[in-house]
Amino acid sequence: MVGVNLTGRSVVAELQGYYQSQTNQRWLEVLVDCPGTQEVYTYKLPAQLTVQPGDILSVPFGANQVGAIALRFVEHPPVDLSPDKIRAVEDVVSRGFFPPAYWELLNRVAAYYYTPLIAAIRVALPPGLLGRSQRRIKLIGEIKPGVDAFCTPAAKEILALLQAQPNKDYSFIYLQRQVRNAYRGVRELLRLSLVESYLEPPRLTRPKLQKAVTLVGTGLERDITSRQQEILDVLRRQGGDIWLSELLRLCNASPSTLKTLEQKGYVVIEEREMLRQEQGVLQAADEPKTLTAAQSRAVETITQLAGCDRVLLHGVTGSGKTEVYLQAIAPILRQGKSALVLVPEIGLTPQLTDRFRARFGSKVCVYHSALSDGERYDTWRQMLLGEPQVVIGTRSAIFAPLPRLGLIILDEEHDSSFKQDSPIPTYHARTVAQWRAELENCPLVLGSATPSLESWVISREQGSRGAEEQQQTTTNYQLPTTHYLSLPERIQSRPLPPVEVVDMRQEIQEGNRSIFSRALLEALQQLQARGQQGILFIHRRGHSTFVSCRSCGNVLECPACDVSLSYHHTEEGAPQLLRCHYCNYSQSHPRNCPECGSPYLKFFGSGTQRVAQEITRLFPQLRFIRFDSDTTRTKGAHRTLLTQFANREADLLIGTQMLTKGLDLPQVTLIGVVAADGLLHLPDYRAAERAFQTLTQVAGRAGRGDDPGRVILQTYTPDHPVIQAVRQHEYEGFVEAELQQRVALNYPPHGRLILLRLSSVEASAVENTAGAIASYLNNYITPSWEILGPAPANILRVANRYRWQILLKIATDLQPVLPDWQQVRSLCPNNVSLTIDVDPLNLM
Ligand SMILES: Nc1ncnc2c1ncn2[C@@H]1O[C@H](COP(=O)(O)OP(=O)(O)OP(=O)(O)O)[C@@H](O)[C@H]1O
Ligand SMILES: [Zn+2]
Ligand SMILES: [Zn+2]
Repeated sequence: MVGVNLTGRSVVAELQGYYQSQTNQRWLEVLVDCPGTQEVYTYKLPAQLTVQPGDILSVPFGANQVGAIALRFVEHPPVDLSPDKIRAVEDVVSRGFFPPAYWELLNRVAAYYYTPLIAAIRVALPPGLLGRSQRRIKLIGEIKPGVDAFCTPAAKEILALLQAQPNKDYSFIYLQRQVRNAYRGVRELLRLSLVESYLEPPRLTRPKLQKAVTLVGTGLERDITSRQQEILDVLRRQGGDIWLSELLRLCNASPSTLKTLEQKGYVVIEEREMLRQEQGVLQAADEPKTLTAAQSRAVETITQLAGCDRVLLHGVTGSGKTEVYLQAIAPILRQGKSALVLVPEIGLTPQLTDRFRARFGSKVCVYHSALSDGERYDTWRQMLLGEPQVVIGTRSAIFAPLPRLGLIILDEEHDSSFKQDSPIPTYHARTVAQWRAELENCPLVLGSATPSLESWVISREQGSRGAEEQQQTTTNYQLPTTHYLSLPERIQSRPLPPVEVVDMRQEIQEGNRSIFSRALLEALQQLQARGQQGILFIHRRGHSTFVSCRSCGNVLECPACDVSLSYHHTEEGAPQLLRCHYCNYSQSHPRNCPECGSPYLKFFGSGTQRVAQEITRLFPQLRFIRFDSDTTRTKGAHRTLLTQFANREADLLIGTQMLTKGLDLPQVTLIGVVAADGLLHLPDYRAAERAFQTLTQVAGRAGRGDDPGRVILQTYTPDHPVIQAVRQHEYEGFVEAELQQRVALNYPPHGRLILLRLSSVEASAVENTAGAIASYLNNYITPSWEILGPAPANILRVANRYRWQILLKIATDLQPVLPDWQQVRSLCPNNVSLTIDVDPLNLM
C-alpha cells in the first residue's frame, strides 16, 4: 500500500532498507535482457556472490546466457515455482551501474506512478542499451597446446573456433548455433580462465571509431623526405593530434605516406572513438553580461542555496532569466560539477541552446528524444564520464546520468510538455526533478514568467511560514525550502507591451466579416513601411477546423475517431486534403457532400493555412513564414525558419503554440492573436491557467528591443477573466482567483488527481470494464477520496479505440489509503488497456 502526501513524495514502505545487507535472502528478482521479455524473473543467488540492486548480471535464460539487471531481493520465490526449478545467477558483469541515488530515483518513479520498475528504467536509459546488448566470448592470451586435453568436445570445438578467428572473439549466439552444448562448453572454458565473457554495447549504437594520428617524433627527424617533413610540421601545428582523414585533406597526402611515417615511428595511427553528438551551430564566444540589480540578487541567492533548497524564479517576459541561469551555472562548472537544464521542447528553442553554447562552448551537450539512437547513446556515455558539463534537454533528460550534479534548472516550469501522458511512466519532470535534487542534495531552480499554480502555492506558503515553524513541522526530515525570487521588470526597464483587446462581435456588427479586425489590418499595413516584424498567433494548424454541408448540415468526420476532419490547403494548386489531427488519417477533399451530394461545402474555424492565405490576398507584398508542426517536420526546420525570420527574410511569422516559447527577437514589435477563444473554452479544469500562460507568453514576444511593442488580441469574449488578466499583465490576481476555484472543487494544486484511462477496440468491453473498476473502487471509498465517472472520454473514439475514464480526486490534507492497483488491473480483460495517469494534466 502506498501513501501519498502533499509535497509529492511517496511514502513507500518496501523501499526502505533497500541497501541493508540481505544476507539470508537469496532470491533475486531480475530484469533479463532478452528481446520481447518484459517480465521480472526470479533467480537464486549463489552463496559466493554479492549483488546489489542495479548491478548488471549474467544469468541463464532458456538455452542462453543473457545480461540482466538485479532489481530486488525477495523473501520467497514465486508460489507457482518450485525452488529447485529456479536457476542461479551466474555472475556480476558490472557493479554500480546505477549509483544508489539514481537507483533510488528510478524506484521512486516506479512507485509513485504505479509502473513496473522496468518502465522507469526504459525511460532513463538510451534506447537499445539493454535491449540489444550482446554477450561475446573472447580468448584470454595464448592458448598452449594440450590445455584442453580434459575438456568436453563442446569446449574443444569452441576453443578451435575462437583460435581460428582473427579477433579470437565470437558472439555467444553464434557459438550456440555452431556447437552443441555450447552453454556447458563456455562455462567450462570460463572456469579454466581460457576465455572471458563480456557484454558488448548494442550493435546499432556501437561507438563510432575513426582513425586518429598522433605525433610521437622528437622534432629531430633525419631519415625522411621533405614531403614527409611537411606533413609532420602540419601535424605539429595542429597540436600533434588530429583525425587521419582531416590530416590527409589538409596536406593533400595519401594514406600510404602516412603509413610510411608510422613505420618509421614518427606517428601513431590508431582507431579512436568519435562521439556522435549534436554539434549545433558554432557560436561566437560571449561574455557574461553586467547584471541588473534584480538579476544579481537572483544569482546571489541561487549560488548560496544550501542542500536541495529550491528557487521559484518568477521573471516577466524579457526580464533576463536566461542570463541568471548562465551566471548561476558558471560557478558550478568551476567547482567541477555539472548542471542540468530542462526546457519544454528543444527544437523550438534553438536560441536558448545557442546562448548556452556561446557561453560554455563544448561543455554544453544536448539530450532529447529527437536525437538519433547513436547520438543519444554517445551523449549518454559522455555524461557518465563525469566531466563538468551542462546538459540541456527535454523532460527525459531529468534522467541524465550526470555523476556530480550541482544544479537543476527547469525553464518555463509551467509548461505541460514536462508531463508524459503516455507511455508509462506518466511522470512529470518537475516532480522527478524535486526527488532528484533531494537525492543528489543539489539545488533546483524553477523559472517562468507565468509559474504553475503548483509552484506558486508552494513558494507562497513557505514564504509566509517562519523558519522556526518549519523546523517544528519537520522533526525527522528537513523539507527543502522554496525561495521566491522575482524579476518584475524587463531588461533596461523596457515596458511590457500594451495589450489591446478587440471585440470581434463589434467588428461583425459594424460590417467587418474578415478574420482580421480593423486595428490588426492597420497594424499589418504599417509593419512593412516601418521595417518592423510581426507575429500572428493562431491556435490551430491546417486551414479550417471543420467542413460542413450547407444543404444538409453534415459535418465531415474521421472514420476512425469521433472528431471532425480539418481541411488542409496550403496554396493554389496544392492538393486539398481532409486530415484528422488525432490519428493523422487523411483523404482528399470531396467535391460534393458525401451525404446529400450538394456541392455547397463550407469551411469553419481558421487555422494557420487559412490565415496565411488571407495575408497573401490582403497584403501580397508582405513576406511571411508559416511556423507550425506541418512546416517543421524535418530535422533542423525550426532553426532554419527562425533564422530566416531573424535575418529579416520575412516580415511576418504565422504560427501556433510553437512560437510562444523563448523567442527573443528585438525587431518584433507587433503580435496579433487572431482568435483567443479557441484556447479559452476547452473542457478542462486547467484551460484558464493554460490560456493565461500561452497568451502571456505570446504577448511577451513583442517589444523586446528599442522599438515599443504592441499586442492586438482578438476575441469574442473580451470580458473573460483570462483576457482581462492578460491585458493588465496581472499574474497574481488571476492566480489567486483561480486558486479559490480549485480549492472549492478540490482540484490541484489543492487536491490530487489520478486518472484511469481505459481503451479498447471493443466499445462494450471498455464500457463494462470501466463499470467494474468503478464499482470495485466505490467499495473502497474513504473520506479522503472521491470517484468521478466512469465516463466516456471527451472524444470517445480515437484511432478506432473507444476510450473511457475514471477520475479519482484525493484531498491532500489527509494521508489517503489508495486502492490496490494490482486488483484494479486484474479487472481488465486482455482486450482492454489501462493506463494509470498520476497527476494528469490532460483530462480530455
Ligand atoms: N543584464 C543584462 N544586460 C543586458 N541585456 C540583457 C541582460 N540580461 C539579459 N539581457 C538580454 O535581454 C533579453 C531578454 O532576456 P531573456 O531572453 O533571458 O529573457 P527571459 O526572461 O528568458 O524571457 P522569456 O521568458 O520571455 O523567454 C535577451 O536578449 C538578453 O540577451
Ligand atoms: Zn449535405
Ligand atoms: Zn482520426
